Order: sequence, then structure tokens, then C-alpha cells
Amino acid sequence: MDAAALWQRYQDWLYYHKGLEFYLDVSRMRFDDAFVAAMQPKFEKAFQDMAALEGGAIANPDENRMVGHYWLRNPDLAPTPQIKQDIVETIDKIESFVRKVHNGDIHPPSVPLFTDIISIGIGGSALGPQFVAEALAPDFPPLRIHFIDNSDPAGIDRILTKLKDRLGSTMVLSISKSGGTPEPRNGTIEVKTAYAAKNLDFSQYAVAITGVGSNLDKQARSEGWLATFPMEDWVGGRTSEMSAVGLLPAALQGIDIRAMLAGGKEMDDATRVPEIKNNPAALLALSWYFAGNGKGEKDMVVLPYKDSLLLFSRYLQQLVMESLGKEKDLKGNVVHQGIAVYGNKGSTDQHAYVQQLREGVPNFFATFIEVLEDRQGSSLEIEPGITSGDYLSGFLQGTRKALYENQRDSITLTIAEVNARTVGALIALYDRAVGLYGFLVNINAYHQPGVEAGKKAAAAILDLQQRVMQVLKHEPAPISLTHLAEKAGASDEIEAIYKILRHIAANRRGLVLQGNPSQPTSLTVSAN
Ligand SMILES: O=P(O)(O)OC[C@H]1O[C@](O)(CO)[C@@H](O)[C@@H]1O
Repeated sequence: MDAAALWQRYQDWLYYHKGLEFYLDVSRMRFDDAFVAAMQPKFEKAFQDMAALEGGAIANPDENRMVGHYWLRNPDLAPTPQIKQDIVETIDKIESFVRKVHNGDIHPPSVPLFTDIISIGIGGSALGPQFVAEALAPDFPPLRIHFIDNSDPAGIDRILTKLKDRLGSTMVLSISKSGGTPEPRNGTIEVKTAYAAKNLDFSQYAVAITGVGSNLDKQARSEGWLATFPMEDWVGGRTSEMSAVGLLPAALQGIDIRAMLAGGKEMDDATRVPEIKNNPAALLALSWYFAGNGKGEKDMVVLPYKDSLLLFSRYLQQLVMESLGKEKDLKGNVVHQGIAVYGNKGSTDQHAYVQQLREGVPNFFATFIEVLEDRQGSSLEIEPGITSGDYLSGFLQGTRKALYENQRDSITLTIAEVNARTVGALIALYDRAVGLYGFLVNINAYHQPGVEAGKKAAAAILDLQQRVMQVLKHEPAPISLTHLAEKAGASDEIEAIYKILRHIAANRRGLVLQGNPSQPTSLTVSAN
């Protein structure tokens, strides 16, 4: 296609949303009109399915759940008056709580103000809050946030050490929809113990965001925690940023949550339009389908050219991959669906992996995210007439062009600036694009059965550890791994047993492994 034809294609396919000052350019995805026409019937069905979902259908049949994250941005859409009231009340409760925290009406036992937050959660209970904090938190927020999003003792220590002199003014948010996920449960126990070690009454610092009636909810109520906020059954973890999960930490950091919700609502309205060309989420879903042949054959590389959007690709990784990565379709056929997502930021990644994108295996399509405003205030000229922001903008255009010339397709999304409204809009845009794509390929985008398998296997390993340690306790002399496995009734788990023992021994927890580490069968173990 020559330059004039490409310019025409750019204009033909350009989507612009006036209110949000948002542009979407899919002109560098090489689909043709025949492809779009062939997709039309699938989209008609997807639009209908999406309308049913928003109307309160059981869109997550495996878990028998409604899927209601769109209602969070527009409670008038909620299918029952009770749900509407719950949403409105939760937002009011968040705002009132945050006001009191900021003005000191709610304060830690012996100091006038909270200064920090430890937010404990994983997956959807961390990625949205992390993305939003990085994108929107002011440089000097009223409360500074720190995340524990893993069961890594060293990671937990790092946060606690950093906060050692401020623990007495640090609020703890324990976030878990199920209220039973091991990582946040472990983090909460560790943090609670650290408070106790400093003679601080944890309940005066702790806030739970969780499903009503969950174990975490029960613990928070029985211990009299500072507050609890609900996580509704009809909000999935990865779409929970605009529930209490995302709104409470954001508001505590001084982020304008009403603007975030308004941006989300505006984008929801725009992505409800049942016409591919006039619906930015449909244009994304169309492009993804085209790129990967409706089978995820190409990875999505997300490149925001703005430091504050660094965590967007990580956020999208869960949203897209946990939603679309499914073994079976809704009819039970094995389909192995999904789209792999990765990326950090431009132009930084230019100096990391863009070499492969340009010349290596062509197994991806790129999504550039452009922000028109370089910075607040004016910019220095690095060279006559050229600023750092001009460089960043030039790098984006240059990479897009270089990729296209080498048959690598890309989408470009442009926003005027990074603010609460545009971030809310970006979240809503991808919520809808993922939902539509899920309907196009006929999968349940709202469950995550694959994650359960790993969780169960991990629980079995911990159970095995208890059994093995029980056996070892009564062993008078060093014992071989084979013998130990037999005694624990787990001969076929010998490799797992070896790894359990190696881990415990490395942590000097009362086990001695003797023998040649390069030949595990030679090892004997004893408890001391
Ligand atoms: O909020 P919870 O229930 O602790 O779950 C955390 C995460 O675990 C998952 O259930 C599985 O990874 C995610 O969907 C969810 O975001």
C-alpha cells in the first residue's frame, strides 16, 4: 500500500471519542473489507450476548454467576434495586471513610494521621490497585501505598523493614474476594505478627475488602477491624478495579475515584454501540481476531509510551490471559484459546526486545499507547526546536512504521493525558474488548478453572510436607529418601519429597541432608 492509500486507510478506520479525547487507530492491522464482512454475524451475536450480560444474565455459567462490573460505573444499569443500592452505598461508604482518614477523624491509636498503606492481595486484588497507583498517585500522596502481592518471605520483609519506623501509622488493607487465597492470608498473618511484635493492636489498623461471609470477613468482624468493605459476588477479581478493591486504595492515595468511574462509564457507553466501526472495543476485538486467526496465534505486545502506564501491560496480562486462556469452549469442545500478553513501555523496550519484534519470529501484533501531553508545564529544548517528548513521540512513530514495513501489524491508542478519567476509560475499554472477544470465540471469559488445578496441587504438596515431617520426627537415624517416601505412603512422590526436604534444609529448620547433592538418590535425611 503506498503512502496515499495508507493515509486514506488511516482516516477510514480512525475512531475518535470527543468527550474522552480518545483515538483508536487500527489502520495498521491488515484486514480487508471481506474479513470485516465475514465477522459481522459473529459480532451481531457478540453484541447481543454482551447486552444480555449487562442485563444480568448468568454470563459465567460454570460458576452460576452474573457478571456485573459495568454496573459499578453506572449503578442505574444494575438488574435489581438491591444491587444498585449496594453499589451506591459502597461508594458512599468509601468516600466517607477516606474523608475521615484524611482529616484524622479515623486515626491510628497513638498518632493523629495514617501515613502509609500496606495493601495485601494477589491477582485481581493487586494488579488493578498497582496499575492505578503507578499511573495516578500524586507524588506526595496523603497515604503512600506499598504492596504485598506474594507469599515471598523476603518480599514481605522488604516492605516491613521499609516501614519499620512508620508501622504505627500504617493502615493495612487485606484484599481477597474469596477471603481464602493462601498468599494474602499468609501476608496478613505475617503483617499481623509484625504489628504484635511492636505492641500495636492490629485490629486498629486493619481493613478487609472481601466477599461477605468469607473467612477474611469473619476474621475482620470477630477481631473488630477498623472497617470492612464488600466485594460483590458478581464482580470477578480481574474486573474489580472499580469496586472497593480498587476504589478504596485509590481514594486513600488522593486519586479522584469519581473521575475514574465517570471515565469508565463514558467508555462503557461508547463500547455499547452495536456497530464495529463505531465501537472501539469491537475494533480491538476485531483486530485481535484478525491477528491471531481467532485462535490467539499472535501475542499482544503492549507498549505504552508513558512511564506512568508501565503497569498497564501487567494488568492486561491477567485480564486478557485469565479471561481468554481456556481449554474448552461453551459447548465443551477442546479449543485451547487465549492471547498471550506482554510488554513494558516504550521507548525503553526499544532497547530490549524490539529487535526481535522487527526482525525475528513474527508471532505478535503490537499495541502502542500514545499520550499527547508530554508533561505538565513547558519542556526544555534538548536540541533547537526538539524536546524529550518529541523524541518519545518520534520513537513511537518510528517503531510503528518500522514494524509495519516488515509486515508486523499494530494498533495505536491515543489519549490526551493520563488522568483518572482516561485511566478509567482504558480499563473499561479492555473490559469490553475482552468480553466481546470471549463471545466471538465462544468461551466463558469469566471463570478460571485452570488456576484451581495449580492451587490444589500446591495444597497437596503442603499436605505431603506435613506427612513427611511427621514420619521424620520419629526416625531415630538418618533415612534414605526412598525409605522415607515409603514410610510416608508416598513412593510415587519421591521427587516432590526431595524438593520439600531440600527447601526445609536450606532454611535451617531442623533437617540435615547428607550425601551428594548432584545425586539425590544418595541422600539421607534426619531431623535434629
Ligand atoms: O481475590 P482473591 O479471591 O484472593 O483471588 C485472587 C486472584 O486469584 C484468582 O482467583 C486466580 O488466580 C484470580 O482470578 C483472582 O484475581
